[in-house]
Amino acid sequence: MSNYQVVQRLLKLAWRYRGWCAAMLFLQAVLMGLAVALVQLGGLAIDVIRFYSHDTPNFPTLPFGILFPVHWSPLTQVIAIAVAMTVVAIVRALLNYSYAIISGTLVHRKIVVDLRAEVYAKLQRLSLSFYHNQPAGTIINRVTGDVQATRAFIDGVLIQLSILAMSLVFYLTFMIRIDAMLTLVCLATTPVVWWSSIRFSRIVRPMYDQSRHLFDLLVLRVAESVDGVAVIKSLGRQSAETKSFDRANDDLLNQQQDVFRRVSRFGPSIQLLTQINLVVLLIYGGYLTSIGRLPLGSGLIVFAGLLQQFSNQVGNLSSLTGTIQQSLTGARRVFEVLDAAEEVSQPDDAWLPDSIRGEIHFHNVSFEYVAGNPVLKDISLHIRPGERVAILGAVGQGKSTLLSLLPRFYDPTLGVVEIDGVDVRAWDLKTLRRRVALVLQEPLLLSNTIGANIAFGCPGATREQVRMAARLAAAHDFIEATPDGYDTVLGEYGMSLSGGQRQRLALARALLTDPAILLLDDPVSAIDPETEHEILAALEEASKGRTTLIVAHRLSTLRGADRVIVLDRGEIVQQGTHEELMREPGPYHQVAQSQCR
Ligand SMILES: Nc1ncnc2c1ncn2[C@@H]1O[C@H](COP(=O)(O)OP(=O)(O)OP(=O)(O)O)[C@@H](O)[C@H]1O
Repeated sequence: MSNYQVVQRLLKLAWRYRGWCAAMLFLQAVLMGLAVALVQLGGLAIDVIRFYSHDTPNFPTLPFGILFPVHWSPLTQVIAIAVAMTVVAIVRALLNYSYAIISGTLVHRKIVVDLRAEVYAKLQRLSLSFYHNQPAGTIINRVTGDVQATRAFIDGVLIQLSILAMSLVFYLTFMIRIDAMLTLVCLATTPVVWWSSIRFSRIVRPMYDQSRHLFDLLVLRVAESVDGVAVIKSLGRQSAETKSFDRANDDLLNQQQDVFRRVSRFGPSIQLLTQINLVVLLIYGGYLTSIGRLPLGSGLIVFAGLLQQFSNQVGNLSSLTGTIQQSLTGARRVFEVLDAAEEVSQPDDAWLPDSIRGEIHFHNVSFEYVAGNPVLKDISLHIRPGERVAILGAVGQGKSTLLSLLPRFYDPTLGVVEIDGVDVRAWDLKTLRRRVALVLQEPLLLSNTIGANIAFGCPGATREQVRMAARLAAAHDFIEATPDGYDTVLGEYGMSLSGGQRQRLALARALLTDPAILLLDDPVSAIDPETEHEILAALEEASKGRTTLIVAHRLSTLRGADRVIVLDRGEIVQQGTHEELMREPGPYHQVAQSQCR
């Protein structure tokens, strides 16, 4: 996405908050007017004092044709101006406060919250392939840091640039009204400031991109080490992991220091250039005052005040260029998520069946994660309602992929998958996923109560329904033995449970949705034979009346299936009952033999 496109999208985003932005700009305009009024009142006070001390022959003109009452002494007149200055200063402070409140509300309670919610909602809709192609760290950073960087475009760039433009016009108008030539001379360095800002901006942009990338890597390291804490400890890799984290940390630090050094050099250089304007003013403006062409108070002093304000705004350009680049980098990453294709989406006129029989048809199905590299090849398979089918195959032969086509985690590259004679792509996605339950090898348990974990897919389920599902999954007894039963809170990721207990909770969670099709991806792979026996008994019960596909390697599971399918390099190479397959030579026979030894 080009910079131009990103800016266009950001402008569209900002348009949503136009009311807030307009209020902020209005307040800024008033604040600018008050700043000029303050400077002018100061100049006026000086000119009044000079008149009474006989430095100048003419009494200064008061604004709006106001005249001081004749009986006012010079001191009373100066005090009146001082009181007016105080009132203006108080109003300015109050408006500054209101500005801070409005800008804080817009930034923290509106833009960030809305955008974060939008990105998160989109992440929920994206298909699994998006997650597989992005490290977790990158995804987390997009919802957090990049959203913040994106909003900085609105309050830190758009609003600031508008304020800058407004103030340049505003202060310039007043300065030109005082003396056009003086204005031109004093602003001689401004084009240099603009030019260096644009050049600086081009230099730092790739540096900010690189920063975000290094930060992603750092978060990824943390996420991986948290996920793999048991493996790291068991292999004694703590110090190696710490070193690797330190390296990633140092890389980020070095890169950020480089950015910081450049930004730190640029800011003061710009300020130096703008200060030169003041030196020029002293020389040329002082000369004009000395020859009587420019009054001291309402001329030179007011001009100096205006120039100072103008220079401050121009000086802001240095920080503005950094913010622009940071926000463009962040926004590009946020828009990438918002624009990512939802490969699997809800069809129009979705098929919403009254009941599901659970009949499955794979018609010449092929699937590729990466184009040109098929993982499933021309699979044709018919599974009857209520049939229990085991899938056997070595590592990486496509077993999980075959299962994942049923709840439409992916759509086939070629061919059609049907449930009850209807292409799954035509099914109402929510119904399909509710009625096709998948239990993974490594079930995810959340840091919540056992009851809530089981009811994760059915938050409205009653306690009795939760218990029934747990009984069916042979989980009820061990749950009752925990300190608070169904109210026991599991540790983060449910770490306090054994592998077999986690599997049974996952099974109960799946059964609570009363699925017509139950998919079990190697549920007993990491479980000892004793627990396996318990889980198989639970599965026997749970799969009654449901079509069940179970990825399995152990003979004990394979034997209990109505049919076994053997997958090899994405193709079905054998199928039949255990007895039939034992009678023919082939991979099934070899696996069975190896387990009987
Ligand atoms: N998201 C992905 N992107 C690219 N390739 C993938 C992806 N997921 C799996 N694969 C590849 O597809 C092939 C089949 O993977 P799959 O997980 O379906 O095999 P499996 O038989 O279930 O293996 P296992 O027994 O290890 O679970 C493997 O070569 C794997 O590397």
